[in-house]
Amino acid sequence: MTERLPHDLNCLTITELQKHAAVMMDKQTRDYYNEGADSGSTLQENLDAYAKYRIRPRVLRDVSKIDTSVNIFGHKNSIPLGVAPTAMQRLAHSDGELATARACKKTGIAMGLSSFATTTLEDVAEASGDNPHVLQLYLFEERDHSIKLLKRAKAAGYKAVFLTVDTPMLGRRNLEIRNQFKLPGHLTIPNFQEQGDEKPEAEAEQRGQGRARRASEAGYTDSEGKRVLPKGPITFHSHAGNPTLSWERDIEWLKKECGDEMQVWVKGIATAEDALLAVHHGVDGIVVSNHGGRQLNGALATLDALPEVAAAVQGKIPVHVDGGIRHGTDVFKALALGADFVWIGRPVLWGLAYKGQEGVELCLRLLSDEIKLAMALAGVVKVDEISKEYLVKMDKSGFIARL
Ligand SMILES: Cc1cc2nc3c(=O)[nH]c(=O)nc-3n(C[C@H](O)[C@H](O)[C@H](O)COP(=O)(O)O)c2cc1C
Ligand SMILES: O=C(O)C(=O)c1ccccc1
Repeated sequence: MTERLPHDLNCLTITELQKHAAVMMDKQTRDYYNEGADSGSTLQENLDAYAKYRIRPRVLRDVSKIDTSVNIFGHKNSIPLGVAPTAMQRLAHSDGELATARACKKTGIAMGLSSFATTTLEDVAEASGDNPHVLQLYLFEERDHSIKLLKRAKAAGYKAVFLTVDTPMLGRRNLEIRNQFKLPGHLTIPNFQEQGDEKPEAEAEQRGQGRARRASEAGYTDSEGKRVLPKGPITFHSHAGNPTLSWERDIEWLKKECGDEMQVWVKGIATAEDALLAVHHGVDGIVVSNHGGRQLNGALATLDALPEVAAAVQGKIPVHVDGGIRHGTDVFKALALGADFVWIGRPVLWGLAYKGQEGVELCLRLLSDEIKLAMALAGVVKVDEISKEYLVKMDKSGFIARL
């Protein structure tokens, strides 16, 4: 196992990686990546929830051969963890999503690509090769944009789409507002450009659509207070949210569009009720997520939502979780509470900012190593052996309960 230990003595934990990344980013980027909505209490609780659980380790079980791998979208994944879709990775490093895709391929770890990536989905598919990659979607009121995107994803060989459902509107992020955060001029969101169209915003400006763009970047309404719909060029900040989405109309529509070629998952489930609706509407899997605490502040931590979701779903479809995962033992706890797989968001951005592809590999290797070590020390040799038998829950007064 020691031969797999990453050798960067400055960065032996994700917390250290966060610290080193912080000085590599400008304030706008650092704040955009790191902050949560409003007071940030849900962001913090996503992290703190893990400390409420303790592991019950079993011993004398021959843990000399540990298999950390799992199957996802018909592919082998080296660990039960993937890279969650996060927007605009070229803010962290000039190689952006390409660096992430290469690091994922090298380590055999699935990658989610944000539809608001700063790299085309085709380039990421090419860099990923046969390593599993999924496309995150925001469904727009104007279906043309989404139809085009889905066509491209199919053609590029994406096996699944993750429809983000916790974003009917974008959450309020105060630092982002105060910093007047916007995408620097040299970067684009090419998944919404026609292929071969280099700089649609400049053209749109010439066509007289600049006003709508400026209005939508400043908020989500135009100067008359009307919502700016994605008629003109898609820009990074105006079109992430769609308040009209519904199970009946949109999930059914998306399933039809994706056909047999791409699975449809929903990302952003936080209750048993919605998990059951997801099963009812025939989605292929769900991700328990609160968008890394960036949407509804005051929503419960994802680890706290997970048990009711897993109990409702009863294994009918896969249940994944993200939010606040920073250690191998966090992965162990999430799996013990019923998740089949976990995703990490910010740690990968920190790796990217620290050292591009090498930094992402470092991040993924640290976590791989910690997962293997957690399994060995808890006495399990296969991922599907991890169950709630291995956990206790501790309340604030120190009372310990078996699960
Ligand atoms: C900077 C940033 C950008 C994000 N962009 C997207 C996005 O475009 N689409 C999406 O579905 N989720 C997005 N997310 C949410 C992540 O997919 C994921 O749910 C979250 O980061 C997990 O929490 P963690 O950062 O604590 O690991 C973003 C998160 C961050 C931090
Ligand atoms: O920042 C986010 O959390 C996010 O999902 C997003 C994605 C694209 C544009 C704006 C926000």
